[in-house]
This record gives sequence, structure tokens and C-alpha cells, in this order.
Amino acid sequence: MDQTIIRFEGVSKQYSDQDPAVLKNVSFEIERGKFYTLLGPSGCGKTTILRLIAGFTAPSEGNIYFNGKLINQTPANERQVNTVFQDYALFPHLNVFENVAFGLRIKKMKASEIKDKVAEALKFVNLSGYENREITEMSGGQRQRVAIARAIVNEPEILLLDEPLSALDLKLRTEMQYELRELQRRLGITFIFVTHDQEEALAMSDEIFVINEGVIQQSGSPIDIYDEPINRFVADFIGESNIVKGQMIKDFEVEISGKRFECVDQGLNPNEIVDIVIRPEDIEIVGTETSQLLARVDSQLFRGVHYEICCYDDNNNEWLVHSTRKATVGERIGLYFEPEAIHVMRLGETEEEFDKRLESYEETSTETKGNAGEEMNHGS
Ligand SMILES: Nc1ncnc2c1ncn2[C@@H]1O[C@H](COP(=O)(O)OP(=O)(O)OP(=O)(O)O)[C@@H](O)[C@H]1O
Repeated sequence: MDQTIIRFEGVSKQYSDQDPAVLKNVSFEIERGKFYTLLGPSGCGKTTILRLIAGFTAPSEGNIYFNGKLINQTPANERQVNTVFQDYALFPHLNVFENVAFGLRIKKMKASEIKDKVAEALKFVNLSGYENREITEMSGGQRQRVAIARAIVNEPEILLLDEPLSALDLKLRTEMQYELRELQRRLGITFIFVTHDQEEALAMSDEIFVINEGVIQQSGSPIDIYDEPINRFVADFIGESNIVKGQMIKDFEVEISGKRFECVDQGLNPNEIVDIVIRPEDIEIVGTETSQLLARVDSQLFRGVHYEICCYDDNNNEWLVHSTRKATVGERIGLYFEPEAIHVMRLGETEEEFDKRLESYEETSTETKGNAGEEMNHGS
């Protein structure tokens, strides 16, 4: 069976002629049974993608397919999709049972069947025994679970979740992240989850789409996106990053802050100006004699598991370092990072071009990289 459940093909959305397009020529595929997250800043178009999948709005251009069938004009109630909204949209005058049963009653299902299905849905969200409780007597986390039970009771093929955890406090939010992830695994249906919280996205998803200004900047597993951000926006949005300008010297050699380093990137032009990302946890503080870069400590915060050290190198580039070694403000330190920790990003590269470049590395990298590594000195 084809694993693709939703396909967007060149989809654009403009709410009115006067307004700019909110989504711009967006194409992607969603596979069945996985947990997807749409991640991006406020107003980037996340909810619009959910509304297009749910059928609450239609694309201005392009096509949307559900199980291979074009659904641009299919009404919302004929799609095997349910939505959990940010404010849960529960009926305050109905008890838990009736809230969950609501959709089934509209479908005129038999009472005994409704009872069974509601019981099963409540069991899934750990609310068995709460049938007669009033919604007003439930906590935030419990209301959230009622909303999810109501959405899954119809056995949708896809569950859309629009920032469902944003109203909860931090502790409950973390608990619900585990619960939702676990629930998705048990149900085995596709979840499409919207958030602007990168930690939430990294913790929960099989696949993340990072969106900015109506364009999918990058899609991939949390690890891929964290380890290989395609551009400055993604690197900056996901995790903490040091992003500095650099210059490619040749394959496997890049200049950063006036010094040359061995890197693992190839396929860029000699002397091409690039963005460089190095994660704070990939930088080690070493003695000044063995270092690649020299820097002066500007400030330091204790974060429990590590110190967060802000320092400036001799070219006045700022570096954030996560280190278990304590430093002193004003101290002169050396910074060290492995070639693999240097992520070179081509300016203005699209995801497609990026993927092609990575593929070409994989084809040629084994023998060429070995040679280059032998010739180069670290931090020459
Ligand atoms: N019905 C509408 N009519 C006109 N413009 C709209 C409508 N709905 C959304 N927009 C605009 O489309 C843009 C994208 O909105 P959308 O809700 O998709 O973003 P989002 O990424 O979900 O943001 P948030 O995280 O703030 O919910 C925003 O500029 C918004 O003002």
C-alpha cells in the first residue's frame, strides 16, 4: 500500500486579493502512521496548512490529495480528518461522555455502539470513569484529553492538533508531550501537530517541517534538522547556535574568523561566502596553546548540567559555549571543535539544492575526504 496519505502539490493560499500569499507554492508528502510537526514563528502559515487539510479553506493554487484522490473541493465533513483546537472547543454545558459522544450522535449511531466507542476513546486518554463529570470540573490537562478523546472517537485517519498544549503550564505540558506521543504510537494514526516551540517539536516528532513566511524551509527527522540545518533561519530557530560568516577555501577547508579549518563539506565554489553553524555543545574549551580560536570570556551562567559561556574571538565574533568547565569573566580561553561540528550552509540554497549537494557528497566523500583529511592540519 502507498504510504502517502496527504500530498500537497504546488499549493499557494491567498486569503484575499489585497493580502499577500500566506503559503507560497508548497509541496510535501505526509506518510500514514507517523507523527508530523509543523514548526515556525507566529503567522508563518502553520494553521493555514491544517485548515487546508481539514477542508475549512481551499487552496488558491495547486492540488491537495488524500490517499491519492484530489480533495481540493471535498467538504470538511467528508474527510477522514479531525482537529483538536488550541482552546479545545468543548461544550461547557455537556458532561465528558456527551462531549465525546457528540459527533457520533450527529451520525445517528446506535446508543449501545456510542457507549462502547466513547468508553474506548476515554480509555485511550486515561479518563475511564470520568464519564459523568462536568467539563467545568476538569483540569486543563483533563480537558485537553477530553478534546483528544472527542477527536479520536470518530476513528479519523489523520488527527490535526493546533497548538494543543499552549494553554498548559510547563510541567503539565511536558507530561502531555509524552502522553500524546505515546497515544499516537498506540493508535497508529497520522498526527499533524502545530507548534512554535522547537523543543516540543524535537521531542515529539518523527518528521518536522520548519516553515517561515509561507515556505517550508526544511523537512526531516529532528536529528537531521538539528544536525544539518539548511540555512540560517533553521539553524537559528532550532536549538541554540553560533552562526558566523565564513569563506570556503576549497573542498573540506573553510575560513572562519580569519583562520582555516578542516570541515566535511564539499561541492561549494572556491572563495564562496557561506554561513557557518557550530552548536554550543560542540565547542570545547581548551588551553590557549592547543586551541583553534582564541577568545575572551564575556559572561558565564550556570545552567545545572553545564556552564553557558559567552565569549568573543580576536575578530570580535561572539561564541556561545556549553561547557562543564568553569571559566572566569575576562579569562583568555582556547576554543576547539571537530571538523564534523562545522556546518557549512550555502547562502540562499533551497532544500532541493541542499539535498542534491548532500547526495553528491555521499557518492564521492569516502575516498576524497580521507585524502583531504591527511593533508590538512587542524586549525592551520
Ligand atoms: N481567514 C483569514 N483571512 C485573512 N488572513 C488570514 C486568515 N487566516 C490567517 N490569515 C493570515 O495568514 C497568515 C498566516 O496565518 P496562520 O494562522 O496560518 O499562521 P500560524 O503560523 O498558524 O500563526 P500562529 O502561530 O500565530 O497561529 C497570517 O498573516 C494571518 O494573519
